[in-house]
Amino acid sequence: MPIAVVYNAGRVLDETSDAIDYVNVLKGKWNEESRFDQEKDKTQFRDYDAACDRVKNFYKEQHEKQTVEFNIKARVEFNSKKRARMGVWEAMEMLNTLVDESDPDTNLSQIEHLLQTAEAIRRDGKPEWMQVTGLVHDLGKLLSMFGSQGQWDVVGDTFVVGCKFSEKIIYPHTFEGNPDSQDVVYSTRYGIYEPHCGLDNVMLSWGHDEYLYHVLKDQSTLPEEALAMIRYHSFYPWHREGAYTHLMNEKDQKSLEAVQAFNPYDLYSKSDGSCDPVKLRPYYEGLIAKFFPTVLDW
Ligand SMILES: O[C@H]1[C@H](O)[C@@H](O)[C@H](O)[C@@H](O)[C@H]1O
Ligand SMILES: [Fe+2]
Ligand SMILES: [Fe+2]
Repeated sequence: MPIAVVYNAGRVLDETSDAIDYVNVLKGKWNEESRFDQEKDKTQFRDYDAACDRVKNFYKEQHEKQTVEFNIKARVEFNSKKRARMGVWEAMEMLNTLVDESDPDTNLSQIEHLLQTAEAIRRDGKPEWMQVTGLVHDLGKLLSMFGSQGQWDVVGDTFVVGCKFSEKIIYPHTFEGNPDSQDVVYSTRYGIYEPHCGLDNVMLSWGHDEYLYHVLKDQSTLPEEALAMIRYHSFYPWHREGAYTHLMNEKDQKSLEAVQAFNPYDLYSKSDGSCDPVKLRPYYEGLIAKFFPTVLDW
């Protein structure tokens, strides 16, 4: 008696060996596809014209709701409480259920994305502090489990609020629905800022970068460049498109170099082969111990 029956293109395969062959063909096809994925051309990343409605709807909502008023409230709320106490690996595991609605390039779990980023940095022989930065850079997405309003205040690219929304932000027309785009001050080139006041003095749309930066700046021994990589990694209109130079100071030039060095690992590792958390954990626990306390306030 056959132990497996597989239906294939109108033909019933009722022999065990046929069924096994068929499964192998399917597996081969899957491998072909993942190989193709690995060879994904760089131009195929961040293709927002071709993105699905989930991504487009996400950005419409985000661009309409990230106002100055909301951003001030989010920062007051952040300072008013502590959300959790746990170690870095535990935080990575906690984040693992999130599927990022803003991302057109990966459906993988967050732990995989963090490990892929760190592993790509490690493969290139970069220093330990940069590897561990890759490992933690998206942990700010935990915000979505600490009572955020949705994903629009957690993930996605960031931009400056309090001055004119840059044309270099993806889907720039969606800012028409943001009340700040009609405001007499917030809609001007400098808005509430002085020329070259420095990015430390501008308010970036609230989300995982800004949150994690504030969590880690006093709870790690990461160098300045690492903190810049964390704080600005989603600030694509700046680090990729060259917007907001009129708000930058000298220090930001150094940050820009750091963020641009980090970006390819974050973005292009999304099509790398998947990582095994169980195998990699001992190595990364070693790095975590070098840069973070055992338990952190989140
Ligand atoms: O969709 C992605 C994702 O949310 C990333 O974590 C963020 O850093 C990127 O800027 C964004 O484009
Ligand atoms: Fe991110
Ligand atoms: Fe990332």
